[in-house]
Amino acid sequence: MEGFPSPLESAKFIADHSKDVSVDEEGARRVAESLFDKASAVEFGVAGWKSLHELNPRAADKEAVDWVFLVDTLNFSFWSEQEEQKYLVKYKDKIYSGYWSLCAAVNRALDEGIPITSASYFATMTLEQLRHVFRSDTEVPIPLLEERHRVLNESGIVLLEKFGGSFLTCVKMSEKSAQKLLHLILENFPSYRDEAVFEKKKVSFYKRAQILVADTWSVLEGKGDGFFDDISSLTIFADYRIPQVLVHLKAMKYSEELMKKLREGTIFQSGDKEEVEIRGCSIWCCALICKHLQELYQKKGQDMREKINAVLLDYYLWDYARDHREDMKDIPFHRVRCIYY
Ligand SMILES: Nc1nc2c(c(CN[C@H]3C=C[C@H](O)[C@@H]3O)cn2[C@@H]2O[C@H](COP(=O)(O)O)[C@@H](O)[C@H]2O)c(=O)[nH]1
Repeated sequence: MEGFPSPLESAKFIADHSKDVSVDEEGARRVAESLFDKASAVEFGVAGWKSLHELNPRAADKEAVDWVFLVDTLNFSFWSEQEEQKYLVKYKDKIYSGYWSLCAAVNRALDEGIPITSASYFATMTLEQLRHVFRSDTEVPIPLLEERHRVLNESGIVLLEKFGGSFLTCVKMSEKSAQKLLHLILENFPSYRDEAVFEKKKVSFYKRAQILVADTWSVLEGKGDGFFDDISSLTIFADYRIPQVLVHLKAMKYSEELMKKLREGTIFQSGDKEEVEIRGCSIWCCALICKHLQELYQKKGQDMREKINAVLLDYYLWDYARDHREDMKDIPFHRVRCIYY
């Protein structure tokens, strides 16, 4: 199998050659300083994945891992063309949007007795059955339903043929290495190969593959099969929210030309130069924030290597973006319709 470029090396290469996006080293340092007191809080740690998010599984078992695999296989493209016309899902008297609408629809299906997280079900699930599971509580359907159907059938068949029907088997084969699990995912599940060509070089982001490893670590609470001795080797997950919050926090900057295109709502294609620069610089910017955070703790004589990593920084920034939607409304997010993020 041809090699898989490292997302961190790709990010450094992109940041070094980027024209319309720049990482602000001073800004990154300031963000690290602003996070310093928060980083040692309990909810910043892996336990926050469950305690802060009611839709995430409470258990740490095979079914919970299968929930994570299903959700991360479909964890892409929730943005809507018009902000006021959105796909929404009502679950237990609460309305959910974006990524959470996906989780709400999955939990609604499970409550209805549909075994949506079981590979033997979603390997042969029909488009009509999927349309029912992801039915909207507004006039706006879930984006990319056909693509979701294709990647679900494809992933279900692989799970059945190669991993006895459960992603937990794949996790066990990784022998507690996040990088090994990442490569098992990339080798076996084509829809996770989130790559591009930039300045004639193959680069990678692997957003869904890396968040699948991270969410597996989180749902298993970093213990047992969920313990990875190299979890800190993962990067943040280059979606369309992290770049927005990094620009809002002044750790990253867009050129006037790019800002104009984003404000006009330009829809970019997967692999466009602007998209690659936004995603690559986001990963590199967060690597710098992590580095600065570690240095701040070292100065205080605290070893936080097990406590601060790109995964926890990512979760924090993503939740921050969710909670500060109004403050960030002047920073447009980049629009690409794809199955990668
Ligand atoms: N970088 C990063 N991107 C993430 C996530 C999540 C949710 N996961 C965690 C959240 C809570 C639990 O801790 C889960 O682990 C979704 N996304 C992406 O965001 C986009 C959807 O955004 P909006 O339209 O606003 O809902 C879409 O590209 C989706 O793929 C994350 O954590 N990090």
